[in-house]
Amino acid sequence: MLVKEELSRYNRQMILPELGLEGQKKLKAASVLLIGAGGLGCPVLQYLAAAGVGTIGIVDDDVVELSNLHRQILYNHTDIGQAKAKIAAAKLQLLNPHVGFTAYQERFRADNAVNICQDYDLVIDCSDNFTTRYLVNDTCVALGKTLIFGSILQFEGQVAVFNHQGSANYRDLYPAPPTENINCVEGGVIGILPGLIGLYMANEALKLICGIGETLAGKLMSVNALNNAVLVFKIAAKKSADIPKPALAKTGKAIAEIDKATLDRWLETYADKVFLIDVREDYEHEDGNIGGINLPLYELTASLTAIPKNKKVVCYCQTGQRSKMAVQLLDGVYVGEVYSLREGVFG
Ligand SMILES: Nc1ncnc2c1ncn2[C@@H]1O[C@H](COP(=O)(O)OP(=O)(O)OP(=O)(O)O)[C@@H](O)[C@H]1O
Repeated sequence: MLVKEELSRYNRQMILPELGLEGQKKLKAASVLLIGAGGLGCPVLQYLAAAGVGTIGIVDDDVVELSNLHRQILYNHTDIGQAKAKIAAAKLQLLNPHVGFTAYQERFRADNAVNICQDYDLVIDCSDNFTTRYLVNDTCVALGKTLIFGSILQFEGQVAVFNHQGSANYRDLYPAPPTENINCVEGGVIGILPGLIGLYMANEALKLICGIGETLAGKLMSVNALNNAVLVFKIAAKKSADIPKPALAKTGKAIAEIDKATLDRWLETYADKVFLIDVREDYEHEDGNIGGINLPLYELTASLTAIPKNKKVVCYCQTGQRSKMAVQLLDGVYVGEVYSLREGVFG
C-alpha cells in the first residue's frame, strides 16, 4: 500500500506504462541486500532508495577514507573515519523515509552469509575482492537467490545477473579465482566508472523486481569508459543450474571447525571413523587432495546417500570457505557430526 506522499514522490516513474502503480508496489514490497557500500555500492544504493525499493540491507565493515571520496559520492569530508554501512543507511533514510534500512556493520563471511542473505529477495554484489565474490555467489546458489554482479577496474567495468531462474552463475563464468588479485588500490579507477556500472546494476535490479524489459541473466556486459565500447557476451549455465536448491534453516549455531593438526590426529587414531569430503569442483580435486570423496558443494544435499552415517564427516576445500557452507548445508538434512577443515587444504 502506497501512501499519498509516495504517489507524488514516484509520479514521474509511475506514469511510465511499463512500471505503473503495480511496478511501484512491487518495488515497495521488494527486499534487496547490498554487499559493499563503496564505489559500486553508493550509486546502487542511492538510486534504489530513491526509486522506492522497500527494504534495503547494507553490509560493509569498512570506514570512509579520504581516497574514497572521488567516487563514493554518498559520503562527504566529515564522514571520514565513520562506518560506511551506518552512515550510508542514515543518509539514504534522509533521501527516502519510506525505505527500511538495515546496516550490517560487519564483514560478509562464510559463517554469517546464509543468515544475512536469507531474508532478502535479491542480492547485489558491490564488493571488491574474489573471496567475497565467490562466497556471495555460492550463498546465492545455495539459497536460490538471484545475484546482480558488478566489477570495475581502471576504465572498464562488467555487469551480470547470475543464478536467475536457472541462468549461469559466477563460477560458470570464472570457475576459479585468478592467481593475481589486481584491484583499484594498485590498478586505479576513474571516479565516474562505478557510477556508470553501479547504475547499470541498479537498472537490472529495477527490471528484475518489476518483471519488465530484458535483463542480463545469462549474459555479461562489459563497458569501456575510454572508447565507449559496450560488449555483451552470453554465458552458458553449467551443471550448477540443475542442482536442487537446499532449504537452509536460519541458525545462530556456530559452525564446527577443526584444524589440520586435529584432523591428522583423528586419522592416526581412528581413520576408519573419519569420512572426508572434498567440496570443491571436480577439476580442483587433485590440487591438494587429502583423500576421501569429491562432492562439489552444489551437489552435496542431492548426494546424501554417498555419506555414511556414524562417522565424523570432515568437509574440505581450498580455503575453508566452501567447507563452512557445506557444514551449514548438511545441518538438518544429514544426521551426524560434520566439521569444516579450517583454512582449507593449504591452510
Ligand atoms: N566481505 C565483505 N564484507 C563487507 N564489506 C565488504 C566485503 N568485501 C568488500 N567489502 C566492501 O566493499 C566496498 C568496495 O568498495 P571499493 O571497491 O570502492 O573499495 P574501497 O575499499 O572502498 O576503497 P579502496 O579499495 O580504494 O581502498 C568496500 O567498502 C569494502 O569494505
